[in-house]
Amino acid sequence: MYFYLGRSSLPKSCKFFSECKSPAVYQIPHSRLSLCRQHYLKNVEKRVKELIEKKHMFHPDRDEKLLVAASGGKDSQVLLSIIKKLYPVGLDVEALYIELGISQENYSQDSGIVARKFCEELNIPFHQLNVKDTYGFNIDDIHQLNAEVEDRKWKFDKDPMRGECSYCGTLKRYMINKFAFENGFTCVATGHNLTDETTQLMNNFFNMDLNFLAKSGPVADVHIPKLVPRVKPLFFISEEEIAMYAYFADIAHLGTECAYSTHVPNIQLKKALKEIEDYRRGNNLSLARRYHKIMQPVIEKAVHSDKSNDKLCSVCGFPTFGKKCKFCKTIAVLTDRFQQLKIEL
Ligand SMILES: Nc1ncnc2c1ncn2[C@@H]1O[C@H](COP(=O)(O)OP(=O)(O)OP(=O)(O)O)[C@@H](O)[C@H]1O
Repeated sequence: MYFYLGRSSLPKSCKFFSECKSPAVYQIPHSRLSLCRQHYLKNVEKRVKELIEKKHMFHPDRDEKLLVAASGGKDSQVLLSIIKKLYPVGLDVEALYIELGISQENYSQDSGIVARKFCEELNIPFHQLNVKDTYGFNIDDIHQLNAEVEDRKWKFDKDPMRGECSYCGTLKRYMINKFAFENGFTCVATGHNLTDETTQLMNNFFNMDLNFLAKSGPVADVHIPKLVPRVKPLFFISEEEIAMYAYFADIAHLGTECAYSTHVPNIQLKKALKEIEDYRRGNNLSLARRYHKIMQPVIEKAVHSDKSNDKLCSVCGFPTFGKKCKFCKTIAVLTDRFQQLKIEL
C-alpha cells in the first residue's frame, strides 16, 4: 500500500540514496522524497534527534530527568515512542497525563487509558493528575459556567469569560510545570508539531503579539526559577507526517478531537495554512525555520523579552510577571463565578 495524498505521482521504489529497492509508501511533503516504510520512520527519527541535539534539549549522558506530557493523542504518543527508540537506555523518562474532565465522547477517560497503556508497553513510569480533585472544577464545569453566563447575558467587563480551550491551556501548563518542578524533573517535552506551531505563529502575528512572538521556539523558559525548561522535539515535523509515522509504526492513539476545540478561531487559520501548503509545498517548514532564524531574534531584542524574570506569585510561589500569576488569578475568578451562579460542582 502507498499514499498518494494528491501529490505528483509517487515513484515505485524508495529513493533512500538508491540503496533500497523496497516499494515507496509515502512522499515527504516538503522535500518530495519518496521512501519505503522503514526509511520513512528512520527519516523522521533522524530529524527529531538532530533537533534534540542541536538545541541541547536532553541527553542520556547528562544527569537529567525528562517528563513527557502525554495526552493520548498522536503527537505525544509518537513523541514517547521516538524518545524510547532513540534513547532505549540511560535517559530517565517518565510521563504525565492531566485528566481534564471532558466527558463528551468519553474524551478524557479514553485519552488517559490510551496514554497509560502505551507507557506501560514502553516501560515508562506513568503519572496522572486530576484537575477536579486538585482545584474543585474541571473543563466540563467551565463549559457549563460559560453557558450559564451567556444564558443570563451576564457580562464581566474587567475579566470577560474566555473559551474552554484558553482555560484548559492555562490549567495544563501550570499543572505540568508544578508537577515537574516538585518531582525534580529537569525538562518537560510536549508533542507540539510544526502545524501547531505555524498556526500559533500566524495567530500571534495577526494579533501583533510581540511578547508571544518573541517567546516562540522549540525550547522555552530556560532561565526562569521554578519554571522547568520546556522542549518541543517535533517542532519541525508536520501533523501529516506525524499521522503517517503513527500509521506506519502502528502506534495506538486516540483519534477523537476534543469537542470544545472544534470552534476555536485557530482551526480556520490551520485550514488556511493547509491550503497555502497545498500550492506552496514546504511553506510551513520554511516559515518556521526562517522565522526562528531571521525574525525571532530581532523581535526578541525589540521587546527586551525578559528571560531571567525571577518574580514569584504571592499566592502559589510560582513564577509570575505581576503580583499574582495568571493561574491563581484564573482559579480565583472562576471559583468566585461558580459561587455567584450557584453552580453545583
Ligand atoms: N491532558 C494532557 N495531559 C498531559 N499533556 C497534555 C495533555 N493535553 C495536551 N498535552 C500536551 O500538550 C501537547 C499539545 O497538546 P494539544 O492539546 O495542542 O494537542 P495535539 O496537538 O492534538 O497533541 P496530541 O496529538 O499529543 O494530543 C500534547 O502533545 C501533549 O504533550
